[in-house]
Amino acid sequence: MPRAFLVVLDSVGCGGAPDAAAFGDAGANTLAHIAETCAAGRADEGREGPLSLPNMDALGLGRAIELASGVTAPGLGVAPTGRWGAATEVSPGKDTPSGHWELAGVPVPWDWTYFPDTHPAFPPEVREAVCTAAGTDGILGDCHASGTEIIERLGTEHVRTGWPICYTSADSVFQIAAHEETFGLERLLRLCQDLAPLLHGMRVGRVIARPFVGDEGSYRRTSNRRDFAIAPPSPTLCDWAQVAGRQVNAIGKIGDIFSMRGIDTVAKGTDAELMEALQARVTDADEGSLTFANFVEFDTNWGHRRDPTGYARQLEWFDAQLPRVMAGLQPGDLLLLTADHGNDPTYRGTEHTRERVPVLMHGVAPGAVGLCAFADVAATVADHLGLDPAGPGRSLL
Ligand SMILES: O=P(O)(O)O[C@H]1O[C@H](CO)[C@@H](O)[C@H]1O
Ligand SMILES: [Mn+2]
Ligand SMILES: [Mn+2]
Repeated sequence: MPRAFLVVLDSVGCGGAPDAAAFGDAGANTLAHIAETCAAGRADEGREGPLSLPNMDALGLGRAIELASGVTAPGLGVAPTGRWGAATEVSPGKDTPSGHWELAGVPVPWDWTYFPDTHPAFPPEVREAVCTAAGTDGILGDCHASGTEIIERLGTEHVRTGWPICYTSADSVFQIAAHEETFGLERLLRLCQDLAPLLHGMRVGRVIARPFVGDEGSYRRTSNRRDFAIAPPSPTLCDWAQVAGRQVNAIGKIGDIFSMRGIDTVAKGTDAELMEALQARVTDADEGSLTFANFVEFDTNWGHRRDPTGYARQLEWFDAQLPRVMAGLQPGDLLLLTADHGNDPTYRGTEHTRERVPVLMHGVAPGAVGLCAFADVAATVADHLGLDPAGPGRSLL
């Protein structure tokens, strides 16, 4: 029985979203703008020259960028040997759960609650709930912020007062940063878990624990981040596979994004560790199984930090790992690479950008599938695995 490996490169968008302007993101194009930065010689730290992604380009990456946005990305665009297209999102959010649920066949049927970019940003009942659950007299932050900037600014006050640092972004998120040692990692995770029902009831998509360590001037976040997300509104590809008796393996934050619904195994860690986990699943995943991976460092380490050079390095690292993954696949296995939204590191601000995403397939008949829908990814994987068709998508096979 064939297996499927669905791999999301978090935030690796390719521009061209028809509703980008409505999100304030007109012209954003994560991949094309990184390629242009590289070609101009402005991304030469730890790498050099034009963006080099021969393996993904052979699957159709350059063509997908051009199809999505009309932009020719320098250094990309060879004649593809894979099956390729570009997908458009319809959910009303450019966040990770929206993107992943829709890729898994469930567009988001509601409007998320976003907190205003004011100080304070949170309503009194949320502040009070945090204080009660944490046993503190107040909270720090209470604003929109970049996660690395806010721990640099408020980390020392947090260590002194013990008050949790609460912040949000243009996403529907309530994030709490706290020091792993002075506040305690377990206490932070429990706090986020306790607050999740209140926030989810307000249609806030995720409560996220953002633990950090270190001393003044050198605070740094750890990989112990945990996302407590609202459960998807209806069964997703993961559930379709699981109820059909198939093994579903999550790699990275997939388990968190789907509230563990329809998931049998979980592997977590840095992207380098996740690549090893993907390699291990390629070797040992059951016949007929689904392995669903998310590689988050494109987004958290480089997109939100507006660092096109780091983003280019991460893309080149990922691309160089692909031959090893492909070599382990069995005949009939599908490898599908895609993304959940954009995060153009050359764009203003520090937020995600509304973009189309590449859809690159290996292991099935080559060819162009054209512009498609996020939900078509779920339909395609389901078709490949021989599952009953569900969701609004159509198979691209
Ligand atoms: O700036 P940091 O803390 O990385 O936060 C980013 O990560 C959040 C969740 O992925 C996004 O909403 C964005 O705010
Ligand atoms: Mn994401
Ligand atoms: Mn993000």
